[in-house]
Amino acid sequence: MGSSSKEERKPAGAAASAKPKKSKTREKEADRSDSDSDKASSPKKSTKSKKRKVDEDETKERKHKKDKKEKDGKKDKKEKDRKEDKKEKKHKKPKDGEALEDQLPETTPEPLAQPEPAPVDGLLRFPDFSRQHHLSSESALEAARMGIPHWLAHPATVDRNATAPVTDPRFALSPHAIACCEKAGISTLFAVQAAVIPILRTAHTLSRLRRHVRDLCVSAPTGSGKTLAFVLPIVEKLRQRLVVRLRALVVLPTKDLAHQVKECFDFFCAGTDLRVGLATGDVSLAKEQAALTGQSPDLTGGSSLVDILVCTPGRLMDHLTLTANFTLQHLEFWVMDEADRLLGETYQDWLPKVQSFIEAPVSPRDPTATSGIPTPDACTSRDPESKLDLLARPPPRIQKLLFSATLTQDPAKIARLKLVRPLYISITDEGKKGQSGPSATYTFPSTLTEHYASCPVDEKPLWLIYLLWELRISGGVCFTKSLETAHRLAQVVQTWATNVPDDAWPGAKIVVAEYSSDLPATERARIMRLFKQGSINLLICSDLIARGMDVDQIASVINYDVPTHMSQYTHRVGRTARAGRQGSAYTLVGASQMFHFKKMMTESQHWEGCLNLIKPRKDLLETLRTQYQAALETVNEIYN
Ligand SMILES: Nc1ncnc2c1ncn2[C@@H]1O[C@H](COP(=O)(O)OP(=O)(O)OP(=O)(O)O)[C@@H](O)[C@H]1O
Repeated sequence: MGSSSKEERKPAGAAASAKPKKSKTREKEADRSDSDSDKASSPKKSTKSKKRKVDEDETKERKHKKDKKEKDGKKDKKEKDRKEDKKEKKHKKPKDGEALEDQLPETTPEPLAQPEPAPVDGLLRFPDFSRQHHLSSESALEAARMGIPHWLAHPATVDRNATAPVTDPRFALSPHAIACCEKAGISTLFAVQAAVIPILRTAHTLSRLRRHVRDLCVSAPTGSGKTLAFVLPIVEKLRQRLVVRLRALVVLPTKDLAHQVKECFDFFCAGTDLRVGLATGDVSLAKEQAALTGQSPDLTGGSSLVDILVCTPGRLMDHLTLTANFTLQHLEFWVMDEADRLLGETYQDWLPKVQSFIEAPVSPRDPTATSGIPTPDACTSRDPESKLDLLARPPPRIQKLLFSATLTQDPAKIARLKLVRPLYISITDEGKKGQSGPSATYTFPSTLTEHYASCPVDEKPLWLIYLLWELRISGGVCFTKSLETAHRLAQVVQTWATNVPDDAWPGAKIVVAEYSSDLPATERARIMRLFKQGSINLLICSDLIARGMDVDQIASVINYDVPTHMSQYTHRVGRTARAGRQGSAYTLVGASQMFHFKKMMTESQHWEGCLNLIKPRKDLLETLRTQYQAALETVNEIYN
């Protein structure tokens, strides 16, 4: 047995130069040892083992003969094999641009066997890998496992300090655009603008066909200037147009945001022939139709009265299905601002429908519509039938531009957009570790200071009053979880503020207004005007203006109710500290909400060193308690 086992080891050792032989021999060895132990119990097995023994002896003989020869060459061959192995591994190293999934097994083979992450409350959570500049192997693996495309998990990161003067030749801005910037007090373009504008400008100047243009997804902190990053290049491109056609579609989730972006377009289009339309449902459909297409049955070829349309998804659907001559066949830009919110919007299944109108530009219109069906425009439309003139240049490709401070990484949602060679740009703050450094999953304005107070849930109105009094908050927005809470809280705080004598106020007297979607648009506009003038200095509202609203006067944000998601927190606190201005955010956390709040913050790497705890002055709290209870009684009397 002893000698045979020595001999048995020999072939295995000698097999370095002949891999298949090695494995066969090993199989035989395994078989033999099995058969040895089973010999007595099975005659068939013993015959087999005899056969194997003969085979084995032959093999040994052959091996023995070759042994000497191989011995000499063995060293060299082993060396050669080692080199080849090395070479092979080198070739298998992941390359830039290679699909993330292809790269992973090579670098981190073991975790592939790990089970899928368990759904949280029935939903899969999609972590934001984009802010993790150097993806750990675990994160990369998780991204791949969730089907997040390589481009989405590996954004082009730009530091938020990478600004440049508006006259920088990379932007190729016209004297008109530069003059508009000067008029708006803009001499330097912010990082997101400095990153996006050259990409869009180059796409237009390199080729008129724009075949090579890439779709863009842009993630940048709140108040970092994303609006101008698309307004400037779109205006610059379209101002050279000859005939009016609908060429830019800008979709926003709310009416107020649409108004705000329309104002920005109006400002930069002033002095050009460009016409900007608005479709939000603030006026009747007939009025909007008259403004967009004129409703004339004579108009053909999808003629339009506007070059740029700023709209909400709901009203866009109305026009696509009901407005004569309204077509997307000439579209060159499709912007989705607050894209993560829009992608979650299911109103009338708007996203696939717009996509279908773009793909089949001669509208797959409501079959009941009898007139005004837009005919294809032979010169500029994307309609495949309209190849009347062989020399006519092919139509331009639509460029899709997505912007948000909290861009989704849900692969299913992104896939619905059918992006072409997408590029993901993420604006980050390399220098601000602990708050928004490389490992942070959400980025906040560097000029924002954040605080929280731990208080009993039923004493939150009192603590709000305390904050207003002690911190002399003026120019603030207070967010609640519902319209009802906003309404009632506004009543209590206003009653308290009215009862305090004017000369007792330590700072400016608080004048409160409720700002809610229940109010008519005109009333909301009036309140906002008064807030901007300073006649109102505290707006109490639900999440109506939590996203996108740009109001210089907001110096403080108060989260009366704790946000349920980190993105909600990000957008709410982002109403202040905009465009480099200082701002403060305060969150009132009920004792029972503390666990959730801390967990949410910690998971986003936004807890340690990011938020300051407010410790109240007990004497002042007690003084204000009496005033608060008096105000509460007054309000209760009114309601009961
Ligand atoms: N280059 C610039 N220089 C000075 N101010 C600027 C510049 N660009 C934009 N701003 C101003 O910064 C403010 C914020 O811009 P904007 O509303 O586009 O931010 P945003 O990134 O879209 O924020 P949010 O994510 O909250 O929507 C605006 O008041 C705008 O006028």
